[in-house]
Amino acid sequence: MNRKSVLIVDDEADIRELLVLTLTRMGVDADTAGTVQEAQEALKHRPYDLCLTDMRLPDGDGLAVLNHISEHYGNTPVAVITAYGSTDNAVAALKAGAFDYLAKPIKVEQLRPLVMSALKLPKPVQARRAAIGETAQPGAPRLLGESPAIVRAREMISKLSRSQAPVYITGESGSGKEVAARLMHMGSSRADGAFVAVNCGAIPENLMESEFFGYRRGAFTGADNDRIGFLQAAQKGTLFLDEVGDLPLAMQVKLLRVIQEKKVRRLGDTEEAAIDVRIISATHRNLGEQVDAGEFRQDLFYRLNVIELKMPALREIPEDIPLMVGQVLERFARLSGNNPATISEEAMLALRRYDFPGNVRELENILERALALCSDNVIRETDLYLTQATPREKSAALDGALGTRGLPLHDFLDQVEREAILKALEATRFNKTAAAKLLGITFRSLRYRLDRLGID
Ligand SMILES: Nc1ncnc2c1ncn2[C@@H]1O[C@H](COP(=O)(O)OP(=O)(O)OP(=O)(O)O)[C@@H](O)[C@H]1O
Repeated sequence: MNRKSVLIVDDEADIRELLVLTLTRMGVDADTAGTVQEAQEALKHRPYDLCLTDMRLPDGDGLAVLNHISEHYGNTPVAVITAYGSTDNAVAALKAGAFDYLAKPIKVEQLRPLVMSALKLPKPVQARRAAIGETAQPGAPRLLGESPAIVRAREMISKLSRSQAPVYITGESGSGKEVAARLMHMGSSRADGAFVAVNCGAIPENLMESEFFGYRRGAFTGADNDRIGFLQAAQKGTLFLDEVGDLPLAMQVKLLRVIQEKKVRRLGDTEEAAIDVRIISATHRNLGEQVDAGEFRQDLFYRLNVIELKMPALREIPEDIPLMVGQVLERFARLSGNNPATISEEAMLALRRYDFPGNVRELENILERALALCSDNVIRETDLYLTQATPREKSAALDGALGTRGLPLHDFLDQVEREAILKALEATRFNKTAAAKLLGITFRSLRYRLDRLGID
């Protein structure tokens, strides 16, 4: 196998020496440059698998090296070395497309995994294939659609696969945030590690710490065995924090510390363990507003939201609906061993006009139900049972809503709440987590309301 080569750009001789020594011990060729200019010269002479550059250089900065490389040698990942405590620089570099950053003083135990990940990066073509699901096993996630918004999302995913930057995915419930996160993981140098998906809203507050950090036997009553938490389970892989806005403030502080120090300590343990985890977070709420409202820490938001990826709502890309319908029906047919169902023109039109509050997840559910109800393997409009009111029905409902259906206000409100909850549960096939999202409330709040209204 060809030896890998790394270009080190730093004007301090002792740092260059430390880096060369470590890399040589790892069996990697290391060349050095002391300025932006020298780096540009070196790049002309041989291809590199990674460039490690200091942020501050005598004739420019690390971003200049980064920009030069992405312009002329787009496949070479660049990691920047930032001054102690300079988060701004690190974030700026990641936003500009750096693969990762190392904070000074450089610690060998952080340098080695960084270099190893960079050298393991799949070729860009492979990352792109992973992003469109081409290399995936049957049943692996795929992002369907050919609309400009989906094509852009796919391109971002393939680009972000080649970086360690934290990505923050926004989009409505069921719009493919988790699919995007999985694809980013699958196309990355972390693909051999685990993808750990955590729904932050579904973990009871008193279990948060033990779930995230793990515990040693005897740490608390009931801790019968040692257990690792989500962070360690995602070691060398990706941790997907879904509904990150639901993390309680106390937990946000602890998570920020873990992210900064790249270390975790289990409950009841005296020692810390180094972690190497990429964090991708998502929410269907507006985290910026939560920051303004004091519900989410600005500093954590800043660390998570280095790069934002927006997943479009299905109603914004109606042109993709026919293609998605076709592919979903084909998938169902493959699973059941039947011929793919067809869909009538009226039914397709109705779908294109529908609002899809639950997005692609809802589309899948509607089609699955329609398949069970239709005859002759043809889905007609009446098989779809679209719950959404037409504009006329909507205004009639509004007229009705002006009164309280002859009930005391309190009972009337309970009734409206019950109806909304039942509808959301139906739309999500009784998946409480998804129903809570659809309703724009937390899982905890839904559980409380179900109890209060006596819905089983
Ligand atoms: N563009 C898409 N192409 C194919 N399938 C999609 C697409 N978007 C979403 N899906 C499907 O919709 C379902 C929900 O997707 P996913 O879990 O990624 O959504 P989400 O945005 O994470 O939802 P939530 O906010 O509720 O967690 C999955 O079955 C997924 O396969």
